[in-house]
Amino acid sequence: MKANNITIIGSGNMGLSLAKGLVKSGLYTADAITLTRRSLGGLKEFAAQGFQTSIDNAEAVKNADIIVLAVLPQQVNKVLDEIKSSINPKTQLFTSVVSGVTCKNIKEKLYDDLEVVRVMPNTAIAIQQSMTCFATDNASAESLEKVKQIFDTVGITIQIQEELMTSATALCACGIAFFLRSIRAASQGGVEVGFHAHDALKMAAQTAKGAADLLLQLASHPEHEIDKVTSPKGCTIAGLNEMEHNGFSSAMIKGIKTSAKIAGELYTKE
Ligand SMILES: NC(=O)C1=CN([C@@H]2O[C@H](COP(=O)(O)OP(=O)(O)OC[C@H]3O[C@@H](n4cnc5c(N)ncnc54)[C@H](O)[C@@H]3O)[C@@H](O)[C@H]2O)C=CC1
Ligand SMILES: O=C(O)[C@@H]1CCC=N1
Repeated sequence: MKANNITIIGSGNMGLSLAKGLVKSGLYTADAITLTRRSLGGLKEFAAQGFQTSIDNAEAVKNADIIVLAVLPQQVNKVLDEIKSSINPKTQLFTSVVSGVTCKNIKEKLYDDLEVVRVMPNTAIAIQQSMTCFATDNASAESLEKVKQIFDTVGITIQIQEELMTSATALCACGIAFFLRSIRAASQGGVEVGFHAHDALKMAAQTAKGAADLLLQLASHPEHEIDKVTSPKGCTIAGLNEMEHNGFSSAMIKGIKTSAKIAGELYTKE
């Protein structure tokens, strides 16, 4: 199926993950997606797969129904200056995955009446498993539905208040790294207790996936599921308490709070 044309400005980790996920989902064909980057070198593989590629942001946004801004926060102002004259606020929907940049920041640089939706996916979007949060301060219900439809094809979406977008960044976007590090640590423990690294990583990853699915598929609470694992005087509670004595939950909570704080400080207007 071919939906509207979409242009992704800044095709790095997130932009390319999004592009791959949209094609894999079947909602977009590669030729309906334009990818921009500062040099075409990093996009060769994508051009070969049928994506449109360009280094000219202003030209690339002209025919887009939906624009996705996916550059780093410090690159935003330059890009918005470049594309301003090519944007049509009456017909185009502007979305941004940039951390710490508000809808208002974008409209101040572009047009007051431009519909802007802030979206916060994570890199699991490449395999259609993203947790994506989105928010707006002016987009219509129809535009929000369009954004939801797009991102529903590459994972699960939730609309939130815009002031919670930096919190969502920490919990869900940075969260991919936090959970991956937990899995990596578990696999290192697995090696210490006797497994080859390759096996230990696979065993830890599948165990983590099973734990997450217990919550998602059964709509269960972590402590309820933990109670089923911890036999009295058993080895689970011994290991779990040892982790807690060493600050396991506290480290995760403090890390998420720090990430959320930094996410809110990433954009400087000038
Ligand atoms: N990586 C992640 O997991 C997530 C990232 N984000 C946000 O997505 C944005 C991008 O992050 P990443 O993809 O990780 O960074 P990245 O550095 O991998 O990608 C940025 C891309 O923008 C390109 N770029 C820079 N200036 C440009 C210009 N003038 N014109 C065209 N392209 C230009 C760079 O060449 C690079 O490929 C950031 O604002 C980040 O906060 C949001 C959610 C998750
Ligand atoms: O680390 C970062 O700043 C970006 C935003 C969320 C995930 N990666």
